[in-house]
Formats: sequence, C-alpha cells, structure tokens
Amino acid sequence: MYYFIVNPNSRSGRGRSIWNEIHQQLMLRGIDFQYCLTRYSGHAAEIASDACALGTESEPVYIIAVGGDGTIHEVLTGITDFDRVVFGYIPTGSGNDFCRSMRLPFDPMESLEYILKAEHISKMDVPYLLRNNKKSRFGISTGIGYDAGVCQEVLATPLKKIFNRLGLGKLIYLFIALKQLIFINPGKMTVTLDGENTFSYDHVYFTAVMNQKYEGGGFKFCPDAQPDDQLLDVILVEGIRKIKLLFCLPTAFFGKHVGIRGIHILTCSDIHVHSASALPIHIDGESGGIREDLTVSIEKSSLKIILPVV
Ligand SMILES: Nc1ncnc2c1ncn2[C@@H]1O[C@H](COP(=O)(O)OP(=O)(O)OP(=O)(O)O)[C@@H](O)[C@H]1O
Repeated sequence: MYYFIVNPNSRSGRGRSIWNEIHQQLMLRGIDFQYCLTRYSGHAAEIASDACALGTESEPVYIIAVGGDGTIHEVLTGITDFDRVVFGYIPTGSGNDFCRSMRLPFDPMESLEYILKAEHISKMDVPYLLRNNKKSRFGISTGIGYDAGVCQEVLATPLKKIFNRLGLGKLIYLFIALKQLIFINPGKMTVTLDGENTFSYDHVYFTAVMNQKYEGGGFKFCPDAQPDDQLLDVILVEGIRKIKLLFCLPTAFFGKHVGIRGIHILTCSDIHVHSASALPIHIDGESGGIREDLTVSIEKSSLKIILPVV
C-alpha cells in the first residue's frame, strides 16, 4: 500500500496544486493509497512514524514523501523501522538537491510513474545528526557555518516566494550566498573523524557533512559522495581569502573546486565538529538552530528506496 506524506506548503504553496494532480491520477487508476497533508513543522515525521505501523517485513508500506528536501528530512526522521518501509520521493520543492544527486526526475508526474511501477528498489544510507540525544536523520546533508547561514536566510526571506513564482527557486541560494560572503567572519573549528583523527583550523567558513553530491540548490560540494557506501563525505572550507572564495564558489556547481588549497574533502563513518563560537546549522536545508557542535553518524541498516529504471 502507498502512503503519501504531502507538504502542501512546499515551493511556496505550489505543492498543493501538484498534489491535487497526483491525487486525481491515483483515483483514476484505482491505486490503493492513503495520504496525509502536513499542517505544521515536524508533522511529516509524526505521520511517517504512524504510517510505519501499516507495513510488515513481508509487505512493507510504500511511504512516498511529496515535498521539498526538508520534507525528506522529516519523513526519514519519523520512520521507526526500516524493514517495514520502502521509501519514495516526489519533488515539489525548490532546491531539488536530492533529485539532482540521486538522478531522479524533477517532474512530479514523471516521478509518480516510476513510483507506481516500483520496478527498481535500491538501498540508501541514512545519516543522522545527534541533537540533545535525539536523532535527526537526513537524506542529503547537514552543515555548520556559512552554508547553514545561507539556508537559514533563504528560509526566512520573502524573496524565496518571488523567486519561486518566477521559476528561479535555485537562484535564491546563489544570491544570498554572495550577499552573506561579504559579512561572514570565518572562525576556529575542530573536526574529529571516526573518533580518532582530529584537525583544527583557524579560519573556517563552513563544514558540510554529505550523504549526496549536491547541496544548496546545485553546489556539487562532494563529487564522489555515494548514498550507499556507509560513508559520510565532508567538505571543509578554510583559510581562503573572500575574493578567492567568490571565484571558487561557481566552480563548485560543476565539482571543479576539489584540489583548491583550503578546500578539504574528507570521508568518515562518523564526525564531530566543534566550533569556537555558536554558528547556524542546517539539516537538508532546514534550520537546525545555532550551535557550537555537530555530531553525525550513519544508521547501521539502510533504507529501501524506489528509483527509476536506468
Ligand atoms: N502545512 C505547512 N505549513 C507551513 N509549513 C509547513 C507545512 N508543512 C510542512 N511545513 C514546513 O515546510 C518545510 C519543508 O519544506 P520543503 O523542504 O518540503 O519545501 P521547500 O522549502 O519548498 O523545498 P526545498 O527545501 O527543496 O527548497 C519544513 O520546515 C516543514 O516543517
């Protein structure tokens, strides 16, 4: 059975009309499904948790997240048992980094087609951020510093609505990234990989921990990241002059920033980042508050996910 968890507010409200089209198709085709529209922040996680009870190991429930990247984070966080669930995703957001990295169609109706066929089921790692002893899972990435500051401002700005209306949702990230670069003061961060290798840097802009290649609306920060290798890929940017960073940033759209002095790409199974001052944190593009520490690991079991046939 399919269970659709829909964020009607995604892409500044466009999610609702896309869902209406999907709903109509499901009815027309006589598909066995249930659905729930999210009403508030965190609701998708609660719905996912309840939906898990509908599945068993032999007959898993197909939980389909319909929303943006932030809805993926909430749905993954709510899943209580990976053995009872097959996950699917229909994009109705603006950032689309999950689709970009997993090579999924951006078109919601095209996504519906391969999801209803469910011919190719693969496995995906599910990393999590530990906050107050609670796990917040993510599909794409989490980060501390500049990248998270950009996410937090994108979420807050009324410009996002305008850019989304013009179909330019991705550009808002670039616009705010350039603006914040002028004011940011890079600070001291210490990074510990797998509990043993510790590195300290004095002028860090940000550290992003990635399950996928892309974040921030198309920055290919970790070009070698694989979502099924039980590893986290990390990008840490430090000690670069702002003017140089300004020129490096566009190269990251194509993954050509790798090898530039001051840009470190690391891999690990778990990571702890400590910042000398409290900084913004994001998790799949949603705000994770302002904190000094970021601790990330990967769930031992992987999640089954429906992918298009290639
Ligand atoms: N009914 C609702 N009203 C307001 N906010 C909601 C509602 N349902 C979910 N949310 C919030 O929407 C956010 C997630 O948005 P989502 O990522 O799905 O769309 P988006 O921001 O348009 O896409 P993207 O992240 O790809 O840019 C979360 O903060 C979630 O708590």
